[in-house]
Amino acid sequence: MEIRHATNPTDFKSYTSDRLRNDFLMENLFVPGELNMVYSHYDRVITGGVIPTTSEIRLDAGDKLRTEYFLERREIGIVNIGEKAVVTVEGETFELNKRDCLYVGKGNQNVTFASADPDKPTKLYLVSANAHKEYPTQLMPIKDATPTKLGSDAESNNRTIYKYIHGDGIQSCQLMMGMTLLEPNNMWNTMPAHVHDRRMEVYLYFDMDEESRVFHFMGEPKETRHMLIRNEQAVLSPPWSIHSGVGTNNYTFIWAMAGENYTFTDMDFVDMNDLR
Ligand SMILES: O=C(O)C(=O)C[C@H](O)C(=O)CO
Ligand SMILES: [Zn+2]
Repeated sequence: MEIRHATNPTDFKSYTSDRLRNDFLMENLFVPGELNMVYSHYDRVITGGVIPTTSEIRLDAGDKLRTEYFLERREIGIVNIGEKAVVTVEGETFELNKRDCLYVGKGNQNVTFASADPDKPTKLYLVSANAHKEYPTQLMPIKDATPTKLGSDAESNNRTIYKYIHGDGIQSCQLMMGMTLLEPNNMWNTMPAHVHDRRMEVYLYFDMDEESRVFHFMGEPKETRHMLIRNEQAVLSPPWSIHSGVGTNNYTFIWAMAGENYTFTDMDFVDMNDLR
């Protein structure tokens, strides 16, 4: 498991494109037959991707957590971005179609990932945060996730936010997770931009073709930087940073948050006059 250290907004101003990418971008989460994870010191959130092929893959603590098993002191949200998946939790199986989410709480020792059909491997996106309490394992198909319409065609940001893990959805200790779908011909997300110093956030961009890119914006509102992101790459957003993007083509993204509060609506919107 790769470790990413946190930085502060003052040092961030001097970062080159390479430094930005090395510190915040997760380029290779999805590799066939592998489970890949990145441990961030922003709220100790772990971001991962798994593509089980011929054999199932076990959720493993490795040697970095120094716990007996991965979910000993953690919870995890799993969203399927590929073909049909089978996730087993303590012997109970859950089938996830594309865009379904499974929450697995603290205390579960045996979690495995498999593709329903090894010839059509699934892709599961994982985000995990520290947990102090056990919440029940829960599957939420996208049809049951709370939809919120936002934006407009005129602003090129007509989109729907689906919330899976949050105060009025699947219960968790601190992890919040959902997916935002842009309507066709809409390319902007999260503009006007916001920050929430109480929580870090991770974005995974997907449903993009090989040539498409998202210009992702981050940094303090008055010192923004950008990086180009490809399909199925994720980016860390520090609590002091905006997180917003515009695509060269249509795309979908998954957002996940952890930190001090559990209030999705706690966002400090940035006035356009303050964005630079
Ligand atoms: O489209 C959006 O806007 C989002 O999805 C915003 C995220 O949900 C977010 O940044 C929550 O803090
Ligand atoms: Zn946010």
